[in-house]
Amino acid sequence: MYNVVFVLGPPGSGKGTICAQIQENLGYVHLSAGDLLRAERERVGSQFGALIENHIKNGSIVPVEITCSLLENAMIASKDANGFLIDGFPRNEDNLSGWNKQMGGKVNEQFVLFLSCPVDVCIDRCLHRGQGRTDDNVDSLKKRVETYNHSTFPIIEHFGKLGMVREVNSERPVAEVYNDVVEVFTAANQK
Ligand SMILES: Nc1ncnc2c1ncn2[C@@H]1O[C@H](COP(=O)(O)OP(=O)(O)OP(=O)(O)O)[C@@H](O)[C@H]1O
Ligand SMILES: Nc1ccn([C@H]2C[C@H](O)[C@@H](COP(=O)(O)O)O2)c(=O)n1
Ligand SMILES: [Mg+2]
Repeated sequence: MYNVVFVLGPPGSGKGTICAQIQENLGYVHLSAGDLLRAERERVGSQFGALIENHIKNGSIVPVEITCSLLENAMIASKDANGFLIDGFPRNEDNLSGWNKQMGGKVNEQFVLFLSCPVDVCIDRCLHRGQGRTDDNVDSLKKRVETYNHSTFPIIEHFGKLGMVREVNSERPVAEVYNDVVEVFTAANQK
């Protein structure tokens, strides 16, 4: 049974940044759905490269069959890990239903870490990220924010109704955000 924490929030809210620190200090393996998709996009021989790039540039969501298989393969590859941080997933209803279909009975969903941050702050962070991403531009970010508002936030609300969401304000300095995130993990792992 894989222990899983979903990490959700607007683009640029700091999911990858915080997940990297959690991985380093708390023994969870960080799996960024976006990073896995970008790697698949670049993989020689992949049949999904163009499809993935189109979705990334359009800020839309890749069919779950592709993303969920990448996630499960990555979990299998680190099967002895204490737990997994599933960063940027599930991002819409298709992701959620596909995950439940493929992973039902195989995972213990501990909680959803929701990094909340004003969209204007998030957009500015992405525009200054400097990682050469094809979706860190005004047009793509506009679409990514629209996807977040219309598709992803309802998923956060779904988990909220189940009492599974742990919200942390990520507009603050990284160190302050991280300290609060550690408290969330500590509380969750004391149960
Ligand atoms: N608390 C923070 N304060 C200031 N800058 C931050 C903070 N957290 C992250 N950043 C910076 O903001 C940018 C986006 O952070 P990060 O890539 O972690 O966000 P993300 O939520 O993973 O974004 P995406 O969904 O686009 O992958 C990075 O340049 C990062 O260094
Ligand atoms: N569940 C997911 C996660 C990501 N993607 C695609 C579309 C996103 O805009 C892009 C980048 O994700 P990020 O690195 O910003 O978390 O990857 C998707 O289709 N499905
Ligand atoms: Mg990220």
